[in-house]
Amino acid sequence: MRRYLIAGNWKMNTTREEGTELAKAIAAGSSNATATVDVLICPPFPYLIPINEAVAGTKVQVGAQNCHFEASGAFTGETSLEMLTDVGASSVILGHSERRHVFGETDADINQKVLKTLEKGLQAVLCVGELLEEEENGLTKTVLDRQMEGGLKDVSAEAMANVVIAYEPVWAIGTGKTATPEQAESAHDHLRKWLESRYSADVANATRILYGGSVKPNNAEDLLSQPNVDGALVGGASLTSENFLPIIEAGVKVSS
Ligand SMILES: O=C(CO)COP(=O)(O)O
Repeated sequence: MRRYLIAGNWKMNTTREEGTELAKAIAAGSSNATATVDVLICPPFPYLIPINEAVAGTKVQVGAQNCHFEASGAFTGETSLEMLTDVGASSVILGHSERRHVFGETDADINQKVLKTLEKGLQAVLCVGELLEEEENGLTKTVLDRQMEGGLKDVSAEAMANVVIAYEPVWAIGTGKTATPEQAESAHDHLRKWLESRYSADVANATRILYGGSVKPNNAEDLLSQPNVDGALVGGASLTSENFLPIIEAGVKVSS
């Protein structure tokens, strides 16, 4: 069975103090759960160092929300994978819908970042998902295929061991409108079949596919119990331990 991954994407939220307290509360509250499920928190760049220190000695992993694929140079405002490794990040969220739709990242941009992230030995959490209009026009699978093909171009079967896919329907992000467990399962099943045809049954079986989009304590168990849902990428509900810890616990429950 694939080990569940419960990941928190803090986006551009928290102060340093709030983030540090939140990380400590998550680490303390998940100390038993991390024997069964993986827990990852992705704070804003400036807080990676204090938050890595706050969870030191625990199994909680720390990741970044973006990166640049170049190692160094004249790229004002950007952060390289070398820098992220230096401050203890072990994962990077890539291709998040806000990066795609607010900052105009293309599949080709995302692919460069995925390739470099894997080359540097970090875990890439590749986000895919359709817009509301695309969903209403029956284009979900077409969009997912395009984003998977573009994002994973030239990624080898071996390198897939360090890739996690996150299905995040854009219409469900921050809207309180969650995909039904059946909708999520249908998209995840499609993604798994895509992985099988592009790579192999082994890669498809081993790759974790997370669901993201208004995951809350009251819907986490239903979503996580779908056969092809292997975890959650949580936005708003990852900003308090009161909400995030029960989602981690839901992962433990469905694992047993
Ligand atoms: O974008 C998300 C996680 O990356 C989901 O955000 P919400 O959980 O706030 O809908």
